[in-house]
Amino acid sequence: MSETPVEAGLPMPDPHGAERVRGASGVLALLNAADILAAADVHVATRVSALLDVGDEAAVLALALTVRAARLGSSCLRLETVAAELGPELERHVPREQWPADLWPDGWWDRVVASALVTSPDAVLVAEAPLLTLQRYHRLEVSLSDRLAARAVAPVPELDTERLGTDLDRLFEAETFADQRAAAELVARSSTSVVTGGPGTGKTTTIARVLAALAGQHGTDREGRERPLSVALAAPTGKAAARMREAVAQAAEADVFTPAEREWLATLDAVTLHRLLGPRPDSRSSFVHHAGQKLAHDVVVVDETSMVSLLMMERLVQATSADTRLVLVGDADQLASVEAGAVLRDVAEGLQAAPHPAVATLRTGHRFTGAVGALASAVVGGDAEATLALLRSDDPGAPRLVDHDAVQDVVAGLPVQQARSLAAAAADGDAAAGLVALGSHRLLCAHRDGPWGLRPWNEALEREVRGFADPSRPWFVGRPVLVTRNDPGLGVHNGDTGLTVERDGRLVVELDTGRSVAASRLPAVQTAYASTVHRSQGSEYAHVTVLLPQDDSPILTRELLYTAITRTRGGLTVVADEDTIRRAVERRTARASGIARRLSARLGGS
Ligand SMILES: Nc1ncnc2c1ncn2[C@@H]1O[C@H](COP(=O)(O)OP(=O)(O)OP(=O)(O)O)[C@@H](O)[C@H]1O
Repeated sequence: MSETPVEAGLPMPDPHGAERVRGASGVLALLNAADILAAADVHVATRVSALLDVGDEAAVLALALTVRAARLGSSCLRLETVAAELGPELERHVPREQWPADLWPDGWWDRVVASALVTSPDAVLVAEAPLLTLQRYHRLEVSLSDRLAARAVAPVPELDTERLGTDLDRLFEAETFADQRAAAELVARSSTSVVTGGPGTGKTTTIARVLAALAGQHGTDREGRERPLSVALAAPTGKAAARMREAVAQAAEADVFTPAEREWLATLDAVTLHRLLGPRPDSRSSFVHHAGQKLAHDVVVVDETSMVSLLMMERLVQATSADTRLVLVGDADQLASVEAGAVLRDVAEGLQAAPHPAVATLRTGHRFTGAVGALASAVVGGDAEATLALLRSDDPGAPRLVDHDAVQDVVAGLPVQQARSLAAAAADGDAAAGLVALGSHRLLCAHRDGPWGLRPWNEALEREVRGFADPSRPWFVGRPVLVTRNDPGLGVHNGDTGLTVERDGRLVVELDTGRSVAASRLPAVQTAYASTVHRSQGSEYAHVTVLLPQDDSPILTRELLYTAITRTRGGLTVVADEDTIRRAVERRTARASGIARRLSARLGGS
């Protein structure tokens, strides 16, 4: 599954790029000026079109828009709805009278299909009416759907169903948890299953208990030798893996387990998906484990699957053998991976076409009592007025909605206190206290740039403790950082956070994973007083402050708001006006991918 030479030369677009392209002309320049096409979309489309000698501007535009769609998380583009979707956005920047007459040209689809973008041996687009898909995503989607479809109808690993029933009765005694018991049974009886549910609905509890039940089936191999169940627990980021490990250890303390089960559960570790698959120094997209060298576990459980990209999901399923149970756990209502593919939601939807769909949804929250849980339900249910009523509550400790005018007061409270605590802990060299302070609060923004993006707030808080903010000299004692790229060599992962301290005259980052790394060796980090909601996935904080932008933005969606508010373990402040909240609750993330359709078709659905 290698890339074509043209594809290999494609840069991966920066999801947040919003600059002008010098030298762009025609429709591309117009859409770039309106911030619909980012610089990277234009560059990729013009470069590839030049390489493939494509002269038709309509085809180049379709490619630029498909690259844009990928940047925004869709693996494909529906050409026929482009005019309706982008027209209103364009009109806000450029009056309709100034649009070229053939902006969305007649016969657009046919012109794209006839172009070398689709017909060349080096084609970068696949056209399957009505969708245009980048070749690299198309290959991944086909492979993933085929493999999942095969798994969905494959015989299930052997099971002593009588014993399973007895064990599950013991492990899920109370009637209140009947949905969890049903989910556990589905996991045990399927070779691929999906368990989704919001925060605190008992996903980890269910997984720990079903693993104990499966372990009970596994005492010895055919020759009578002792062979305990081999389980891999994995998550897309280091942070999420660490949380998974802790959550399973905590779930193992329940008194429903026998001492032997508890002891066995305590031995389970969780790793990143990258680590599970085995990174290779020469490649970011191929791994030690693949179709020819499968993982050797009896069960592979992936947590936070909503954050898994299409590429990683395909690589995982490829490396999972037919007699390994694969369990995908996550919250399908959350934001999907920044990279292409709303994989969890799509896989769950596609698997519904299987003869025995192994998709369980847990709906009862057991952790959030009261306001945050109710708020999360109102947002997921698309009920803007209920969301606003809950945010306007005067109850002490309830989530608070604060108008944009009062943002400075909000930032002067918890965020400034936290920045000072971090500085004080770092000055004392007390990494443990610093990491506690780091988990106490997080400022979450929808965007990276712009007045409501994370940059100005990170700089404001930096000034608060440092006296000035200097992007050219970003390191200082007390700087909280978020790692933005995996570096297996250093043992750091995308999503790890840490605090900068001084040790023997050198700046060192004490990470929440327990590692210490010299600041100079960590190139891919950002200051982490504030982070984007996307980056906060898989993490939780004692209090969360959410800053939503004043201007409307397509990024403000129900999934973004839901993900932001469910990052808190207790306190929540949302800075936004009521219209922003309404629009966010009503706007769903529109992500196009062919996985659900393709998987469903393979399974004989419509
Ligand atoms: N069957 C159960 N019996 C007793 N307590 C339970 C049960 N299910 C859930 N809980 C309690 O509810 C809380 C949330 O459960 P759990 O951590 O399993 O949820 P989760 O869906 O994995 O949450 P998150 O997505 O935030 O990780 C825990 O404190 C857990 O002990």
